[in-house]
Amino acid sequence: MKDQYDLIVIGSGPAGEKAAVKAAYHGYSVAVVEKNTRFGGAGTNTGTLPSKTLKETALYYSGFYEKGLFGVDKELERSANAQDFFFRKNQVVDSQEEGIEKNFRLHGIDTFHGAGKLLGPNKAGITGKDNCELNGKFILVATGSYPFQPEGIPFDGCYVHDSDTILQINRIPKSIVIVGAGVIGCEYATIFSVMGSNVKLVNSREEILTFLDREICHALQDQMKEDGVDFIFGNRVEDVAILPEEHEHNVHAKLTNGEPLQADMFLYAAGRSGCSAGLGLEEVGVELGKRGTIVVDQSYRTAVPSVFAVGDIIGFPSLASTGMDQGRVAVTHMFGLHEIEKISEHFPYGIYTIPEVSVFGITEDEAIEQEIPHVIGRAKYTDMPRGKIMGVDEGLLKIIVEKHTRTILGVHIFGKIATELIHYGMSLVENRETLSDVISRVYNTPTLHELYKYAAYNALIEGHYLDKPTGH
Ligand SMILES: Cc1cc2nc3c(=O)[nH]c(=O)nc-3n(C[C@H](O)[C@H](O)[C@H](O)COP(=O)(O)OP(=O)(O)OC[C@H]3O[C@@H](n4cnc5c(N)ncnc54)[C@H](O)[C@@H]3O)c2cc1C
Ligand SMILES: NC(=O)c1ccc[n+]([C@@H]2O[C@H](COP(=O)([O-])OP(=O)(O)OC[C@H]3O[C@@H](n4cnc5c(N)ncnc54)[C@H](O)[C@@H]3O)[C@@H](O)[C@H]2O)c1
Repeated sequence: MKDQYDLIVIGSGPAGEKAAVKAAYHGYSVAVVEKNTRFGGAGTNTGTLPSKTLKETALYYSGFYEKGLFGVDKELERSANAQDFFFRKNQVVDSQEEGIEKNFRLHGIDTFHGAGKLLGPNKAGITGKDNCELNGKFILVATGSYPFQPEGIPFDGCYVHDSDTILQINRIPKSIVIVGAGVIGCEYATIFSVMGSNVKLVNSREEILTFLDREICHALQDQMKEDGVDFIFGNRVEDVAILPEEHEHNVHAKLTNGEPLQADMFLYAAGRSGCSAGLGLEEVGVELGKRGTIVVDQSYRTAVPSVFAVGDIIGFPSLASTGMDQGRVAVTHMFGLHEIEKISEHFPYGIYTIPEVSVFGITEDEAIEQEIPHVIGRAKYTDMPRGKIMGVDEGLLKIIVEKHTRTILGVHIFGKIATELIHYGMSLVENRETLSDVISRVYNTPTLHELYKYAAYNALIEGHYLDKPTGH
């Protein structure tokens, strides 16, 4: 293999992979350096894909959505041990990893296994299986993030876990304490609860997912409570101790309010930190931010002109979805490709709890804070023919509408396949479409998509528009 490339990418997660492939597609020589034996990073191996597959597995084994469908609360005769629980996850992860390797091969990308380090603005060293030094016109750092482990917590990968080691458990816990009600904590709380574990979710704040529209947040919170998740708010967990096997609960701890807390297993989901240690970044002049992140400009260039950084390593929003596009945009800037030069400032959030939540655009509180005269439109899944057929007993689509122009400014969905349904709402907001635009279109029926039309009609009623001309 050669030692001179147009681009060296360090890290093969979603951000690094998409950047590497885009550069190679445009004819540039690319090397990818990956310290793990597998490609794909957290996106494929420990984060996005595994947790989403486990959600589907939990739904399958619990028969969660089939219950009540035929008028009887019929428990399906399916039960799962940990091996069953992880079977499909392993299949999906393996298949995706193979796909990434093939993508690299098809695009003529050279891959190197070992820990990458910057030796200069255009030089990287690799320590590990493929020990060598490479020169690159550009270097892209896409090394991702790792779970933050608060000090003093006895993480042992058996009883006390982070979001990486929870994927190696060999039993479904009877009871689990999850610390942190962010996206990871809430997603795993619903997965374990549906799998039959007794779940306690401890959060330092008084609510879950504080960036959500409050009505949607409360709808999710209420549903999680109804499905058995026990919330402990305004508390932290202290004095965590693992006890010998013969105890009924192997992990004992205390809350900040002094109350004892016991469970078979603990999962910490209290944020993530950037993988920047040992990369030689500061030595070559790359500026670092909070929690190990790298500081970049709008084109993802660091303080060193030949070094770019994308994905979780640059911090917020730390999503696979945004990371992939950051990678593509960085390559556009490196090589002056005149394609997408900026990713959209706004992006959807997809939260794969059971039920899902997905949001795009302004919340009701933001409309109030920004003094935007507005109207709210709501449609419930249970009122839709498709919702009735599916037997769902929860779900809400809420739109925030600018009062005078009737323009849709925000869409917030709580319910089944919300993460799919949001994309139509996203184009409504991005294209500044109005209630009339939504109402004047024919949609397939029966579909959940009709939620949009009924939310628009509801906004017309709420806004007392019906007796006035539409203005369009
Ligand atoms: C439980 C969980 C669920 C998630 N769910 C979602 C979701 O549903 N949707 C979504 O959009 N996002 C989700 N995310 C976030 C998403 O996984 C991350 O935003 C995404 O993986 C970040 O991509 P990345 O390429 O920046 O880094 P990563 O995916 O972390 O990949 C970085 C790669 O760099 C490698 N590396 C690190 N240091 C070096 C080095 N020195 N040399 C060589 N290689 C190195 C690592 O081994 C790794 O392979 C989830 C995250 C978690 C933890
Ligand atoms: N569906 C998705 O898009 C998805 C899913 C999972 C993860 N992710 C990404 O992964 C990242 C990390 O997620 P996360 O949930 O770990 O972090 P987070 O920062 O979103 O949430 C952490 C939560 O833990 C609480 N907390 C922190 N320390 C605590 C303590 N000691 N005791 C009690 N509560 C404590 C915080 O108040 C916060 O609510 C996020 O940035 C997210 O972008 C995305």
